[in-house]
Order: sequence, then C-alpha cells, then structure tokens
Amino acid sequence: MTPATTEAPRRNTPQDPAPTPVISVRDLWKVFGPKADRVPASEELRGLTRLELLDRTGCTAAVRDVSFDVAPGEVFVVMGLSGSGKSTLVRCLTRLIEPTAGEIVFEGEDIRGADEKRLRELRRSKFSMVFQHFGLLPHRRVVDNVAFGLEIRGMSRSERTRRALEVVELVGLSGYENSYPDQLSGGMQQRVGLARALAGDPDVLLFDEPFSALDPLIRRDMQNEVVRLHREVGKTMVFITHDLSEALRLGDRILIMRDGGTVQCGTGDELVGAPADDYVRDFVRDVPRGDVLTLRWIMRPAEPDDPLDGPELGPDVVVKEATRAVLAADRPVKVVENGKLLGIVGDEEILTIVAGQEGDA
Ligand SMILES: Nc1ncnc2c1ncn2[C@@H]1O[C@H](COP(=O)(O)OP(=O)(O)OP(=O)(O)O)[C@@H](O)[C@H]1O
Repeated sequence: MTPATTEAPRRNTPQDPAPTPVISVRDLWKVFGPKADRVPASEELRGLTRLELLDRTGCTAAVRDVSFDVAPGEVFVVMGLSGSGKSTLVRCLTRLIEPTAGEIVFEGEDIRGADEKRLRELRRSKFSMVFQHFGLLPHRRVVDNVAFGLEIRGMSRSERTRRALEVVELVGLSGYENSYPDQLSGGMQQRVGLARALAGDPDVLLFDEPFSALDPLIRRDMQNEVVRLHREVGKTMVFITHDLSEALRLGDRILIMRDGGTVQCGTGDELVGAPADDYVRDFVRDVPRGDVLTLRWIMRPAEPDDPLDGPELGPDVVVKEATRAVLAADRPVKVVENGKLLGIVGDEEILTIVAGQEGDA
C-alpha cells in the first residue's frame, strides 16, 4: 500500500519538527567472538549472514550496522523475535555491553569516548533501566526500594524519602509504601521497578521487556500505566518488546530488528501501511488496519464532480475514529491540513479497510 499522497505519511509525533535527537546511533555493531573487530571492518565479512559469519569466524553479529535517532520525549520501541539483538542493542547505548564499532551520541556527548567515571555518572543520573525481573531488594520496604538509587547518590534520608513517596504516588502505589516486595503482586512489583527508575529523574528510561512475565490483563494495565506516565512526565523512552501490539500501543516509532539488523523503522501506520518486506508484512498481518492507519493512507484525490461541502477531518485521524463521522455524512469527508485539501474519504474507502479487517479476523 502506498499513502495517498506524494509526501511521506506523518503523525504529530514529538519529533515534529525534527529537534536535536537525545540519542543518535550510527553504524552500530556488536560482534561477539574472537577478533570481533575485524568483522565490521571487512566488506566481505559484513556481507555474510549471521550463520555464514558464525561458520567462517566463530563470531556472532548480535547488532549489525544499526542507525537511528531518538527525539526528546519520544517513545522509541525496538521490536524483534528472540535473538534478533534487541537487548544487546539497548545495552550498547549505555555501554553495559561494549559496542564493537559505530557511534553513539547522547545529548551531544560521544558515549563511546566516555571514561568509566563518566559512564557511571551517566548511568546514575541520565539513564534508568527497567527490566523484566524487577530486581527488588526483598528485605526493604517499597519506599526504601524506590529510594535505593538516591541513597547511592548520597541524598539525605529525608529528601530521598520525600522523593520516593512522590513517585510511589505517581505510579499508583499509595498505601503500599511500607509493604515488602513479596507482599505485592507481579504487576505491583513492576510498578515499584518503574518508580525506582523514575525516582532519579533520568533523561531517558530504557525498558527491557518489562512486562513479558506478567499475565495479559496486568500487562495491559502496565502498558496503560506507561502511556499515562509518559503523558505526565514526558520522558524519552526506549522500550524493547517482542510483542507487536505492545509496540503499536506504546511506540511513537518502532524499529524492527531481524538477525541483528534493521528491517524497518517507522511509525505504526508506516509499518502497517507500507511494510518494507515480507518479514514485516507477516508481522503486521493480523493488526486491525483501521486501528492503526490514518486518513492519509486511505484518502483519494477529489474528482471534479465530487461535492466538496462535506465535513473536514485532519489527515492524522485514525480510521477507526473517523468511521462514524464518514459513514454518517452524506458527502465525502474532506481531509484538510493547514487549510489545504489533501484528499477526500467516503464510505467506500472506509468500508474497504473495515471489511478487510473482518476478513483478517
Ligand atoms: N555474551 C554473548 N556471547 C555470544 N553471543 C551472544 C551474547 N549475548 C548475546 N549473544 C547472541 O546475540 C544474539 C542477540 O541476542 P539478544 O539477547 O540481544 O537478542 P534479543 O532480541 O534481546 O533476544 P531475547 O528477546 O530472547 O532477549 C543472539 O544470537 C545471542 O545468542
């Protein structure tokens, strides 16, 4: 599918208009194995598949030649099947895993050039990580678990307790401040993990499959929680998942990885509307298209005999949200941006998408 416009489809994401990225990654490689450095340096070895490379050199290219930018306030999702390189990629960002080649710039600073002391500072104050396994200290109450990072930073007891109570409330755990982790459900423990990550007021939150151990309903709750927190605190987030619906729910943009490389990076509607290859097409096949595609994807140019006195909607309205208005109007809906008519949408365009959805179900 191509968008019904010559311009690339765009949503009003936080990177609009493009500000300086918080994180900028260029040509990043992480190769595990003997003499790993030679792999990104050799045109020939770079071109091998993961299996061929392993065969020839004994090395695994966990991340191969990945580049992307994360904008301030963006939720950037890294998605892929098990073994595609997601965790390695995200750990390379803070050099928890040492990259083999490439560039990582964080707020203008070359991360690969940072010494150990600077890295510790950055990890303590600028980044926070939330893992699948919460890593809570069992003998500490919720409030003390949340305050733990602040204690390490040397914050006074009264100040860190005040801050911890603030974020405990923010993540919806008021009333449980004095509980111990084993008195809490999995979802609540993950809220403590979230609160702990937020306590230090980092610039970037990194999530490594934080909800994959939770049952589906709690998982959905936690996803909503992340959306709400993001709205309230506006932090830049990098979120790893292997679950497409989670990626679509949370991500402003999604990077799809396969065998260490990038298959496609784009907004949810770009992945669903214009999958880069069969791999992505397969991934998004069951996504209800009306939930993701926007009017920009389904509008058609106005013909001379089309009535142009119908209602107006913006191009970034999701089809599902426009369905009622389009079907109720006895004139095609005009898709208008900044006063300019981009196209029109009538019952037919809407029904094609909705019917397609029913066909897929
Ligand atoms: N320390 C290591 N030594 C050798 N190979 C490794 C190492 N860590 C990861 N790998 C390999 O790198 C590849 C990517 O692993 P990674 O854990 O980043 O993938 P992932 O997408 O996060 O997978 P999962 O969803 O299962 O966590 C895999 O083939 C893995 O076996």
